[in-house]
Amino acid sequence: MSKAKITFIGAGNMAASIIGGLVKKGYPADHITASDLLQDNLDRLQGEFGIIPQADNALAVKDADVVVLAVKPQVMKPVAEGLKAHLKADSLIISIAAGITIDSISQWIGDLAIVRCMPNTPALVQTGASGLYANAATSEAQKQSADEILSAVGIVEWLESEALLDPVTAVSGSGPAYYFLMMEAMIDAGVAQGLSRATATQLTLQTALGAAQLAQNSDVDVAELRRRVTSPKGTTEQAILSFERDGLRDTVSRAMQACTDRSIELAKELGE
Ligand SMILES: NC(=O)C1=CN([C@@H]2O[C@H](COP(=O)(O)OP(=O)(O)OC[C@H]3O[C@@H](n4cnc5c(N)ncnc54)[C@H](OP(=O)(O)O)[C@@H]3O)[C@@H](O)[C@H]2O)C=CC1
Ligand SMILES: O=C(O)[C@@H]1CCC=N1
Repeated sequence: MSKAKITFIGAGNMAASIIGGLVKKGYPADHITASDLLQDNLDRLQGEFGIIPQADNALAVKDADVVVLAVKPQVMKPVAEGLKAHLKADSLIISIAAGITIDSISQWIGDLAIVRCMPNTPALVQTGASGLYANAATSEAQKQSADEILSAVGIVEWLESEALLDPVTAVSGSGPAYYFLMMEAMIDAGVAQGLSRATATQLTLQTALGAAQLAQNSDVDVAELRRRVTSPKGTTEQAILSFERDGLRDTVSRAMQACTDRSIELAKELGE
C-alpha cells in the first residue's frame, strides 16, 4: 500500500513532535506537508525534517489523504470552516485538539471521516501515547491509516467512546508535563542538598527513564516495584511516608480531575 499524503494544519509543538517522530521512523518526508501562520515554524520543520512547507491552508490540503488538525482549540472553528471547500471528499481528518468534539468538527468541516486523537509530545522520540476514536464515516482502511501514523510514533489505544478522550487527556495528553514538573522538583531538591545542577539533572532523568523502562519490562505492577525499592526501616520509606502524609495521591487525583474538567469545558465553550 502506498503511503498516505499527510498535511498538518498548524505546525507548532505537537505537530512538530508527530512529524519529527514519523520522519525519524522512515515515513517519506515528501509525503508530509505542513501549514502554519508562522513562517519560522515551517522553515524549522523543513530544515530539520525535509517536509514540504505551505503557508496557505487551502493549498496544503488540496491533495491530502490525511489532514491533521493541529491548531489550538480556540481557533479550530475558523480553521476547519476555511478548509471545508478545499478538501478531497475521501480525506481523513485527524483532530488532535483537546476538548473539541467530532460533532463540532463535522459541523465546521463537513460530513467526513474524522478521527479524534489525543497524542503527546514524546511522539518526537517515538515513545508517544495516543488515544483514538473514529466517527461512523471512517472506513476500516482510514482507521488503519490513522493507526499507522500514530503507531509510528508510539503506542495507540482505540477507545470505546469519544468521552474517554477527556480522561486520556488527563493521563497521557497532559501527562508528560506532570513528570517534567516532578523532575524539576527533584532536580531543585538535589541542588538544594548540595549536588551540582548537572549531576542532579543527569541522575533525575536517568532515574525517570529507568523506572519507566523497569515498569514496562516487569511482570509485577508498579506498586510492587515501589515496595521493592522501599526497604523496611530504610531511606525510601521515609520519603514515601512524607509523600503520603502530604497527600500526594489526592494531589494527583485533583490535578487530573481539573484536567478532565477543562477538556469537557473546552467542548462547551468552543463547540457548536
Ligand atoms: N502540546 C501538547 O503537548 C499537546 C497538544 N495537543 C493539541 O494540539 C493542538 C496544538 O497544540 P500545540 O502544538 O501545543 O500548539 P502550538 O501553538 O504550538 O501550535 C499551533 C500552531 O498553529 C498555528 N496556527 C494558528 N492559527 C492557524 C491557522 N489559521 N492556520 C494554520 N496554522 C495556524 C499557530 O500559530 P500562532 O502561534 O501564530 O497562532 C501555531 O504555530 C492543540 O489543539 C492541543 O490541544 C494535544 C496533545 C498534546
Ligand atoms: O495543555 C493542553 O491543552 C494540551 C492538550 C494536552 C496537552 N497539551
